[in-house]
Amino acid sequence: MSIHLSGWDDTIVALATPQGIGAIGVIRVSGKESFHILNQLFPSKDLTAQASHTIQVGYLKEDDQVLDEVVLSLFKGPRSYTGEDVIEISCHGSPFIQEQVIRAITKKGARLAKPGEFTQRAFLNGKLDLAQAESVADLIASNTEASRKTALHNMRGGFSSDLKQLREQLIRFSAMIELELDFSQEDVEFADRTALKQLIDELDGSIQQLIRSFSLGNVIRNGVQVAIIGKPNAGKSTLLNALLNENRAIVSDIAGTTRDTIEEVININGILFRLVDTAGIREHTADIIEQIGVAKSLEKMNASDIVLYLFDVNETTAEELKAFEQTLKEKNIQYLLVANKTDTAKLGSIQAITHMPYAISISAKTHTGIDVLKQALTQKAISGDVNTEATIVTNARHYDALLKLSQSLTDVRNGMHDQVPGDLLALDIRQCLHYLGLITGEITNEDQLDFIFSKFCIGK
Ligand SMILES: Nc1nc2c(c(=O)[nH]1)N(C=O)[C@@H](CNc1ccc(C(=O)N[C@@H](CCC(=O)O)C(=O)O)cc1)CN2
Ligand SMILES: Nc1nc2c(ncn2[C@@H]2O[C@H](COP(=O)(O)OP(=O)(O)OP(=O)(O)O)[C@@H](O)[C@H]2O)c(=O)[nH]1
Repeated sequence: MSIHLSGWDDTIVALATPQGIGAIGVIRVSGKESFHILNQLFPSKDLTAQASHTIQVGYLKEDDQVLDEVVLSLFKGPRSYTGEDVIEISCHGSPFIQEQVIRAITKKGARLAKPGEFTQRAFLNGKLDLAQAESVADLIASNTEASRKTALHNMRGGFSSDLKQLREQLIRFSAMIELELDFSQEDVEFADRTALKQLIDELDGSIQQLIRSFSLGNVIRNGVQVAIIGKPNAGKSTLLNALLNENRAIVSDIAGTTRDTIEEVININGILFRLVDTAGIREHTADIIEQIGVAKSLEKMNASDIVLYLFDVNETTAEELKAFEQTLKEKNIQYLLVANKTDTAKLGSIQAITHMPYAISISAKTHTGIDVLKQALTQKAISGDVNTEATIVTNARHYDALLKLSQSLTDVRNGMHDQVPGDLLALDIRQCLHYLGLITGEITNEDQLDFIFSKFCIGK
């Protein structure tokens, strides 16, 4: 690989564990000076004389002053995560010590690593392709079984091997076209075209499957935002508590939470649902449509993947619900109608909701119907069958390239249909290969790489 990156010959250092006090802090050093630098700070052994993948215990010293007692893990390039010489220093987890150790290393000639630079080097050294490298970030960010599983699948090259297969098919296709070119004077064309069409159908099938998987991938990676809408006293807080009861997700601070809405994250069947209790709808307006019109609720509704409309079964008419539905349908928003307080439902109100056969009946108070509601939420979120063994595309950049790839493939198909000369078809196929290369990183540029890896954390 011959991409030139400025500073990519440097030896880099960064804290790999979180900032702050801990039992142990791990500092990573990667680059051709790693062993030379550490040898100067670790006088008890000649590190270059030690075998790769061994650990060494001793004192880290700077000008005869002991900085810490540490464990060093040695990785000799290319047998390391980055493919370069790597030394990891496990020191005591004091921010002061860590800072001192890092400073001592930079004084010997290393520089601080940029976010994601270790993984970027792994990519540049051919240890991972770009799709795999990106899934490393996803793996770190994973917070459910499903997001861990897909990221791990992709990091281990699941997606990459699908792409490799696509690539081989395209190249085979290209070869067949070329064969046709060679023989175009003779009459071999017809026979070859059926084989070509079959191949293009296979390719298209695989690509469409990957494209379709993104709706699920997106859900797995980003979770699902659910706006809970309802009149005052409909039971929104009670429902939230009922849902949170068994399913509170382990999630730290969630970016983008606005202050005037309550946002709770729960894990249902491995998917993170961000439940937003909208504030706007609390304003007292008799007309439900007017209530929906409240700017803030509308905003939240539009930003949501699913709107959960909670209503008190005793206080709500079928007309109201119909009007509400109409609004959501016009906006093309997915919704669930949820009838609450069915434990106290009067006959008349039951009749009203029988006009709404798809409304889910619950009692937030007694927890009746909560499981059915959870099931309905999950189903709305992942609409369609889920093949958990197949690759799931979770990355918007990959999705985008796949859409373009699919378009180019359509160009090839149309070209074949229109009897376009083979050399023009070959151009479209090259375009297909280009989009594949964008995903795996065979085709890329420095700015794009910097952008992708800058989203990583420091030390990764
Ligand atoms: N201490 C530590 N833990 C870690 C990492 C790390 O870099 N350091 N990882 C990093 O994110 C992950 C593990 N990934 C790794 C991937 C490759 C190699 C490695 O040394 N590969 C060599 C040799 C393989 C072998 O001998 O079996 C190679 O690929 O040639 C190490 C860690 C998670 N845990
Ligand atoms: N019988 C019965 N009462 C319920 C049920 N769910 C909620 N309630 C009661 O309805 C009242 C309002 O419930 P909340 O959960 O505070 O309603 P809310 O929609 O959050 O109300 P606001 O915060 O005003 O918007 C409370 O007295 C609840 O105990 C239910 O399923 N059955």
